[in-house]
Amino acid sequence: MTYNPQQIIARGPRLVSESAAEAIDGDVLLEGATYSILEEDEDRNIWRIDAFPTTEEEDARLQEVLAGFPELTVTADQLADADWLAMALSGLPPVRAGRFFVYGIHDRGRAPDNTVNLRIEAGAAFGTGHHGTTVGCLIAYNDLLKSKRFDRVLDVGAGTGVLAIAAAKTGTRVAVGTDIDPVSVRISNENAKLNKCHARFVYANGLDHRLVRSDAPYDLVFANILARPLVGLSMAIRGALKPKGLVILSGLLRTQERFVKAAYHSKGFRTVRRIHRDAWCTLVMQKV
Ligand SMILES: C[S@@+](CC[C@H](N)C(=O)[O-])C[C@H]1O[C@@H](n2cnc3c(N)ncnc32)[C@H](O)[C@@H]1O
Repeated sequence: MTYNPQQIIARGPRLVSESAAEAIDGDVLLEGATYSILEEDEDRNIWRIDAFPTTEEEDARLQEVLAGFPELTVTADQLADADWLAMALSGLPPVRAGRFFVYGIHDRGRAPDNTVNLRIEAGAAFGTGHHGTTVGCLIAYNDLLKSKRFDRVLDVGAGTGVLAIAAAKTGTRVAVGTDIDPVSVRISNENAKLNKCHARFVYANGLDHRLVRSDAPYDLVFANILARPLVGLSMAIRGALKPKGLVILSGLLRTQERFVKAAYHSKGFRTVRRIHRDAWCTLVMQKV
């Protein structure tokens, strides 16, 4: 039977959450399990464990271990498209990823002087910068910037627009983003204004928009969606890139890495880099 991946979330005080994390680490049945632990609310001493089981057995065992800590509130959500929105929590602490500092209204005025500061209001869109898939993209992009500049950048599945805005604030002349969610398109355009940058966002399925075609070919494409749509878009992404252009793919689970890589290799891409973050994988691939 196929396992439907879920995200298990456990919230509770710091000491209890840390003990639960230690129990996961020490459990022989959970050797391969991936989870993260972070402080969610400093004032209320709420910590949070996010676990991403990949099999029924791992799922059941994680639930069992967490049930041993009654002070934790444990919930589980299916990792489906609709849940991207649920992950876009507001009021979270700022995130630092390489040179980028992603922050919301709560931290206005607290952005450092030596970082590229991205003011992102998520509302109902995905992409506060807290999610492993977004952080993976920002880190990959940060490291590419050490030796390259990208004149034209496309962000497929822009969410809050965080990635195209990061590009527009680091020398990219043309930064375009698409999303199939009209609310995300509105929020991205608002975020571009908040950041006083020229990134533009349009409502489109994948790359299917006049503006995306007229601004092509691109030096770099970001696509942080799910594994299947990433595979479905591989030809269109290839067609939109300049020769030797790069694509940063995210939104796939580590268990889906081989499937996505195989699809891109068969379309004439080579893998440049892979980043693992929680259960997630980010791939940097080059058109050859
Ligand atoms: C995981 S979020 C990524 C948001 C942002 N780029 C980030 O890195 O934080 C995925 C976004 O892709 C959008 N999306 C899903 N399928 C899409 C498609 N076929 N074409 C365009 N956008 C899509 C969703 O609406 C969602 O906003």
